[in-house]
Amino acid sequence: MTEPLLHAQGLGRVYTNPRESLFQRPSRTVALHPSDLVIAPGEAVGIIGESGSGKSTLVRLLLALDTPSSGSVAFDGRPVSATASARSLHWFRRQTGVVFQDPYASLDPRMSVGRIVAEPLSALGIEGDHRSKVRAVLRLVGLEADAADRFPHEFSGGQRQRIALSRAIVHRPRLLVGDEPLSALDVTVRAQILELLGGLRQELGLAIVLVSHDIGVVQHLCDRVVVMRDGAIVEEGPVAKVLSRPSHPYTTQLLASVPRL
Ligand SMILES: Nc1ncnc2c1ncn2[C@@H]1O[C@H](COP(=O)(O)OP(=O)(O)OP(=O)(O)O)[C@@H](O)[C@H]1O
Repeated sequence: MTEPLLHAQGLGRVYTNPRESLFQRPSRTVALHPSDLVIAPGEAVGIIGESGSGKSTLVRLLLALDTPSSGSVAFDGRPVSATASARSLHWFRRQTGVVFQDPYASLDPRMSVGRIVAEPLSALGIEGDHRSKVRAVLRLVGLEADAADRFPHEFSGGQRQRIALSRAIVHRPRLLVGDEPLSALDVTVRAQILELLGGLRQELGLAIVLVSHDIGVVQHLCDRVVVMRDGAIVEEGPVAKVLSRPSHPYTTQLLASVPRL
């Protein structure tokens, strides 16, 4: 078997909620029970499950954007510590990119697109000609190179998500993580961005972890699917198998209730 690109072992997260009165013990929410996950180089893995099942918690932990209550994450065999300083995580940030759901909230309206997309290059101390890297990545996601001189409000939702994607891949990461990156877009634009993700995957050899409530999206893009419920992974396997012959009753129920592209 190929060496994993990303390997999570026993990864868990418990939140302590504020106490409601002085005499009550603070309650705890188990957002993620200790879970294992392996992502191979170049593999695309979808994460599905109903709202509150722990999908975002899992991806935040995988990206060291949150500190686990238990377990560990390794990238290319090297431990990733969410409590390490920002600088000592640069090596990991260079290998990863992330796109979130809302293309309106995620782009600073005061910054030109060129500055937004170049941000990871300067923040991560990546050398070379940043302007030409930005222009190249804008072309790669299907935007005109002169988009760099314009501002986010001049673009539609779909174009903004292309901008967010270009920022996520400008430093040529090996893993792209998307937390519902298509769900704020209308159906036609969603299909275009989905095509784009598939193309980027081919062209850059990217591994992708994609959280989506849309089974059609996962079916289209992913090799493997992970099904979550109540903070636990209840089933995982090849997309074709899990979606056509699920082995867990929850997956069957989920497949019957969620929308498809
Ligand atoms: N900061 C927090 N403090 C307390 N509880 C939290 C916090 N973040 C998440 N949770 C809880 O952890 C559980 C999992 O949440 P999470 O956001 O990971 O689910 P999700 O599957 O991504 O949901 P959605 O599809 O709605 O985004 C939920 O019960 C949620 O209320």
